[in-house]
Parts: sequence; C-alpha cells; structure tokens
Amino acid sequence: MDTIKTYNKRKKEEEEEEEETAMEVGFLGLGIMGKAMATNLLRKGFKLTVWNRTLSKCDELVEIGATVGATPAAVVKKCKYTIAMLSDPSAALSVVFDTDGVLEQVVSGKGYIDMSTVDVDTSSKISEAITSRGGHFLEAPVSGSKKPAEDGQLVILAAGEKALYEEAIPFFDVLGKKSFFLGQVGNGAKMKLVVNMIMGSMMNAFSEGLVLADRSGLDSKTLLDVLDLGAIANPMFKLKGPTMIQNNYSPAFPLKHQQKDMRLALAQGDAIAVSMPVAAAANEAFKKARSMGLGDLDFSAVYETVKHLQHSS
Ligand SMILES: NC(=O)C1=CN([C@@H]2O[C@H](COP(=O)(O)OP(=O)(O)OC[C@H]3O[C@@H](n4cnc5c(N)ncnc54)[C@H](OP(=O)(O)O)[C@@H]3O)[C@@H](O)[C@H]2O)C=CC1
Ligand SMILES: O=CCCC(=O)O
Repeated sequence: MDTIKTYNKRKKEEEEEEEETAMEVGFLGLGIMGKAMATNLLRKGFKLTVWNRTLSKCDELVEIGATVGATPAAVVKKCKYTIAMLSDPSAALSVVFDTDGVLEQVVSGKGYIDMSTVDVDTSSKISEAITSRGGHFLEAPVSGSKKPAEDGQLVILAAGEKALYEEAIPFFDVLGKKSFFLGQVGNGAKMKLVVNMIMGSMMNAFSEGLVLADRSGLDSKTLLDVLDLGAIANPMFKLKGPTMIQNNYSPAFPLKHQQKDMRLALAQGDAIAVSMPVAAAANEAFKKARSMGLGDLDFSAVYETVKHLQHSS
C-alpha cells in the first residue's frame, strides 16, 4: 500500500515538475540586447528564469518578475526552452561547454536558441553538442540594435531545427517585427555576418564623408539633411549622424562587437576566397578604434579614428 502511495506521490511531483518546465523560459546573457529582450518577454507574460555572468545584472529583471538561475545548467534544468544572447563565440561556447554550462542539463526535449552573433563553426559546434544529447537547437541572430530590441522590432535570422523554429515563434513575435527561417544551421550566422559587414563598411564611408565635408568647409548638419533626401538615405545615417557630429557615442552597438563581426565576416569570405577589400579596410579602422580604447563605445565612434588619421597624416 505504502509503495503505491509513494509511487502516486512521485508521479504527481513529476507531473507538476513537467508542467513547470513547460511554462518556464530561460534567458542567458543580460547585456544591452539581452536585458531589453528578456524585459519584453516578461512584459508579454512569459515566466522567465535568467542568468548573467555578472549576476547583479539580473536584479532589474527580478524587480519585474524574473527568477534567477544560479548557473546556465540550473536554468536549462528548469526550462524547456532557453534563449542565449552572449557577446561573441568564446562566450557562447563557454556558456554551453564549461562546468555548470548548458550542456550538463540538456536532455531529450530541451530547446536551446542562441541569438548571439557568432560564426558558423561556433554555431555548428553548439548544435552538434545539443542535438547529440537529444536536445533541439536553433541559431537566431538578430538585425536591429538597442532601440529595436526595446521596442520588440528586431529582425530574426533563424536556422537549424524547423520544429524548434515553429515552437519559438511566440518568442520571436514578442522580440521582433519579422523572422526568417533560413534552413540549416550556419545560414543564420552567415546572413547576420554579411549584413553587419555591409553595415561596418557603410559606417566607415559615412565617417569619411563627414570628415571630408568638414575639411571642405561644409556644414555637417546640412550634409545629413542632403543625405536624408537622396538615394542613399537610410535609418543608420539618420540615427547615428546627429549624435556623431556631437561626438556622442553612448553605446547601442558596442564597437568591439562590430569589429568582431567584421573579423568573422572576413574569415567567412576568406574560407571561400571572396575578396573584400572595402570590408578589410573598415576592419582596420575598427581595430584602430579598439586600440585607441574606444571598444566599449558605440560602433559609430570609428568616426574618431577617421578624424584621428587626418591629424596624424
Ligand atoms: N548591441 C547591438 O546593437 C546588437 C548586438 N548584437 C549581438 O548580440 C550579442 C550581445 O550584444 P550586446 O548585448 O550588445 O553585448 P553586451 O556586451 O552588452 O553583453 C554581452 C553579454 O555577454 C556576456 N558575456 C560576455 N562574455 C561572457 C563569458 N565569457 N561568459 C558568459 N557570459 C559572457 C556578458 O556578461 P557580463 O554582463 O557578465 O559581462 C553580457 O551578458 C553580441 O553577439 C552582439 O554582436 C546583435 C544585434 C545588435
Ligand atoms: O549587430 C548589430 C546590429 C545593429 C543594427 O542592426 O543596427
């Protein structure tokens, strides 16, 4: 009799645990993007368990209803789906493979969605590890910066397991204005790097144009007005131009991450012999900016490097 009672009690506990697991969403990485994205998920009613390497950054999320997981493994144990938004390949790998990492608690049925900007190799390593333990994997890097993240207006570039993509649509509907499913793992990473390679090159051309206009005795504000009315008008020039001419580089997209993306995009081209001299020059400017201590500022601070090059020539 006692055995039956114990069995029933254990079964009930398991069912409750299963129900809880199904409702909870995990979120790893509460930097500029992760904090905004996790906030939106919470505000839209998802039950969130968060983790950040610097644990104090969880406090603001706890104030609006999140629970904290002590480690990435603890978050995955509790949640059916876990989303990650981490700085770079080394962070993405460390959170999965290190002690107390994601992999320790991946079992059949768990879904892991990495939204960090990384390269194909990183994403593939993570995908293989997760799926070999019976888990499901989706890479889903995003286009759009701090404000679109706050406004739930990101563009999501997903690839990997189609079934997990379908299950993740309720999250993506909160986080973004549009999501693309791009096929096999790696295609999301590749697409994201192509987009950011173009963006980084454009930012350099824009910076050079601002310097050339200034040195030619033209008014920078008037240049912005002219650009905004012509064929090369775009949201980035419109958003960043006014702050750049005030030398204001409050970080929305940290320059060190843009340089990481240029580096990874150049490696992507290198592997398939695509020549990208414009991107290579832009990467040099971002590297120079990092060496000048500008890595934590917004990527538009590369303008300072372009200005600096004029002084030293
Ligand atoms: N900002 C933007 O406009 C956009 C950024 N992205 C991409 O999104 C990702 C996140 O960007 P963003 O939020 O701006 O970056 P932040 O630098 O603001 O945040 C980075 C996050 O990664 C964590 N992290 C760094 N290293 C490690 C590590 N070794 N182990 C565990 N966690 C680590 C940080 O933790 P801690 O707080 O402890 O440092 C933090 O949570 C990047 O891949 C970026 O390229 C994509 C689109 C736009
Ligand atoms: O990866 C960062 C992208 C920033 C943006 O799309 O504005």
